[in-house]
Amino acid sequence: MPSLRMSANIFWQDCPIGKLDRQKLLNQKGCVVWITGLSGSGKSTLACTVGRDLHSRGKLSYILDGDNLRHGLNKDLGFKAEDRAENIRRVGEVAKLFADAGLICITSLISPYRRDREACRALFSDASFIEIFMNMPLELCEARDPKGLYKLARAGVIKGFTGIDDPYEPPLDSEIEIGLKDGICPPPSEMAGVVVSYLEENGFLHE
Ligand SMILES: Nc1ncnc2c1ncn2[C@@H]1O[C@H](COP(=O)(O)OS(=O)(=O)O)[C@@H](OP(=O)(O)O)[C@H]1O
Ligand SMILES: Nc1ncnc2c1ncn2[C@@H]1O[C@H](COP(=O)(O)OP(=O)(O)O)[C@@H](O)[C@H]1O
Repeated sequence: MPSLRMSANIFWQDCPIGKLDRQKLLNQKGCVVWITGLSGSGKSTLACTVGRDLHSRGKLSYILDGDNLRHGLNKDLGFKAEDRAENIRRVGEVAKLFADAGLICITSLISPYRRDREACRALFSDASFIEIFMNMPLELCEARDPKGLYKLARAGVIKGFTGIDDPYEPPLDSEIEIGLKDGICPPPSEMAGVVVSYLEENGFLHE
């Protein structure tokens, strides 16, 4: 396992074209839309719907999905607390690069621990870290169970499953919280509308 400490004798290399130049080219502001919530709460669905809406408005976004990244960049990580922390740390750093490239980077990870999410937020100096809490009840997520994982977790086949026998720490001050309305889950298009309106109102869809 390589050391995570910073190496000695390394220097920052500046380049003549910076984030502002790229944002001008794209006519948008680079940022991170960080979606957190239980498995089955609708993170990936929201990420894809926001991505499609932005695309149709001519805005460049890129989705970093926890499940997908665990097939490559993070395939050496499991679900112990320190592995989840390293997963979130890496995705935070990658998201920072995408935001620096001028893109609207949408992340979709359970990211269950507050401390790990706050460490990601701290990577961003301005308001360009936008946390979205998918506040869906465990009962709904478990009833959906599209991958059958809750069933396996309840049966004790999967240990340390978020919401069952591993904690989920809800955000205390997310920029956007999405929950049930009158006991019903709003359609993805409505949820995505809230996110895209936030981006519009906060100036991210123009440079
Ligand atoms: N033990 C355990 N706990 C939670 N989730 C589990 C577990 N084992 C496998 N899975 C599947 O992995 C997906 C979550 O990966 P993430 O990278 O988002 O997780 S984390 O942020 O590091 O907690 C998650 O995907 P989503 O359902 O899309 O959230 C699950 O399909
Ligand atoms: N707003 C919604 N209304 C109804 N069903 C939804 C909604 N969002 C997601 N779903 C469904 O719930 C399941 C889990 O959604 P998904 O986006 O995969 O969640 P997550 O990425 O958080 O695990 C999927 O079957 C999806 O079609």
